[in-house]
Amino acid sequence: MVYVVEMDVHIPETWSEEKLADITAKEKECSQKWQSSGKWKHLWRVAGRFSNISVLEVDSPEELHQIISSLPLFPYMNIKVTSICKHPNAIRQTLL
Ligand SMILES: O=C(O)CC1=CCC(=O)O1
Repeated sequence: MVYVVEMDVHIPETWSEEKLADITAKEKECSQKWQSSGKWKHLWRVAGRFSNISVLEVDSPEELHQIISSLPLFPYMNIKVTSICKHPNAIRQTLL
């Protein structure tokens, strides 16, 4: 199952620079672990916003939730998930 996931991050205004630096370092470690596992295929910054668009290939919706909710910034995100599949007119056979 392949999903496009858009994550919009909303950091509380009360956070210090140190707290933000700490949580973003943990976020990097966590997402790079999942990227190394092969399940998180793409991670792209949305230009001009604290948002990303990602592509994940997982075995189930439960596994997708497990990965996304393991991110330290998960409580501070609005997340949109779109399930995708191959288009019959696509000239490339691989999704990723
Ligand atoms: O910076 C972001 O867009 C939030 C984020 C999600 C995964 C990651 O590495 O950073």
